Amino acid sequence: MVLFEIILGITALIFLFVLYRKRSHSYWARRNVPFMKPSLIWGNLDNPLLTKHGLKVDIKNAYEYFKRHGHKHGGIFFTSDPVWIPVDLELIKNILQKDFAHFTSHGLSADPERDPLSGNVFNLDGEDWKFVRSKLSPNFSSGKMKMMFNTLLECGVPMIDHVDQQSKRGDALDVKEILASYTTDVIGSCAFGIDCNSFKDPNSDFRRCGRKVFEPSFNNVLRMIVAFVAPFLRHVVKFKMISNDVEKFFMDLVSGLFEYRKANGIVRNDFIQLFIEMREKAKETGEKTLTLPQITAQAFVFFLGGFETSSSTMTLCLHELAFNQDIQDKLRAEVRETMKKNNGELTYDSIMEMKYMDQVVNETLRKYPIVPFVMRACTKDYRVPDSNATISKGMKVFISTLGIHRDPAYYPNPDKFDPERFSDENKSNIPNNAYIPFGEGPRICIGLRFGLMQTKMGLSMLLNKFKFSPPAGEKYDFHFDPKSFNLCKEGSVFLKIEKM
Ligand code: HEM
Repeated sequence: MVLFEIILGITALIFLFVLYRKRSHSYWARRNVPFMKPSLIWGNLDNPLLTKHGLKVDIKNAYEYFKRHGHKHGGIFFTSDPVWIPVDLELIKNILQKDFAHFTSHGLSADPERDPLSGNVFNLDGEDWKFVRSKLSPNFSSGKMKMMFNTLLECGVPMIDHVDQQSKRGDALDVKEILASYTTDVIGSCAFGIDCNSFKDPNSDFRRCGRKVFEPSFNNVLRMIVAFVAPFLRHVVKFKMISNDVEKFFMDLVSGLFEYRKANGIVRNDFIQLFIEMREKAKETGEKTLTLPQITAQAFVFFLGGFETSSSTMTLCLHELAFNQDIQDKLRAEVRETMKKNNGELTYDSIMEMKYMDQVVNETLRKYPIVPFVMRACTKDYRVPDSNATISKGMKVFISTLGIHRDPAYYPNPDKFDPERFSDENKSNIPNNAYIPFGEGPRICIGLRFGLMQTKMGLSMLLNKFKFSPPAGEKYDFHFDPKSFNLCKEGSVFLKIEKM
């Protein structure tokens, strides 16, 4: 009898679950929006716990599906949650720029009271975001970038020494680890004014924290699922987006730096200095400014945004150059020519003026958009132009940068690495908004200039001295890391490096 009741209970629960899911999955049909047929459990996602390709490819697949069926946009489901996928470039332009007032949020809730580092500019919304962004923007002007340029150059020296020493052994080296150490040193110096020394101390607290935040560990995969697939769980299980030890490390670091510099009258060319000056100015004028935990959250997001994005760009670029020696030779010739004109030095202006370097970096970010989709949440009901569909407030919006950048309609033979797409003669063939590696509109990446400067600088220093090739017998092989939020190659990236 008891067994019968248990079976009946389970059957009733399954029945209710199926009814609930069917109802949830009818969301787009009820709104006359084209949609992809979802599966009962995961909706249109590959099982996030077993996936071989991850969220970025799920979203690219949805983009390609709607494009193939001639739709300008469409709806999918993250398990039971409806998500909107715009496809048409004009519509995307409207969402990111003209109609930004309807899409001001990234859709990632910040909870600064309980989870202080979550109160960073990437997560914030509405007036809080506007206020913080307006305080941060002046720190990324080209003047401020020039001010930090020498620090970047100094951080490149231990990298070159390290590669020089290690390459003598003749074994292939993991460029992914080398470049992550370089950008950790750069962001440690520029954002926090501290010498991380990642090449001498590969397990420094900074490098350890960097690995910990990005490694595809069980906790990080769970955090990604909570953020994208089931955000309601965050409040139910009181889940923190940043682990306690990483939070403590950054909170202690920034408050310690403020006190130490104040006590010792130390002034440096870095973001902490800019924050100190901002607070001092606010004290004089009485204007509203950022609190210390707010500043720590911003410095933390510079750390996150600053090191992984640029190191992955350089890693993927060197990987392509290893398999395309003609492009590598042409780029090296430009670097050497530029340095020759500047008495053997690299300067901010000369790096930013290198045309072929710009083409190669653009093509790297075209083929491998490190942030593979642009996220928005609808903040005010939105009537889709030229249609009778309305997107409701609260709806999550995912624009597939990877889908657009690999769309043969915009980039013929899209899997080919071809910097000529961005030459003066050819770049006008790329439609507006078909190239968005840094996002677009008022929420465009705030660190764009810094990221490009760091990437071009690292590549110039390495290519000037070394030749990169695939390890003996290795064929081109590329799999996206399914567990990583950003786009990167699964596993290490070993290349043969020879001094030239
Ligand atoms: C190659 C390097 C980089 C790439 C490809 C990249 C890409 C992006 C993308 C796609 C976004 C979202 C934009 C949108 O929603 O429209 C973004 C936002 C952001 N990035 Fe970057 N980024 C890079 C480097 C950096 C660096 C070096 C920093 C800081 C030092 C940084 C800090 C940020 C911040 C704070 C935001 C949030 C801006 C906001 O919401 O107002 N990024 N980035």
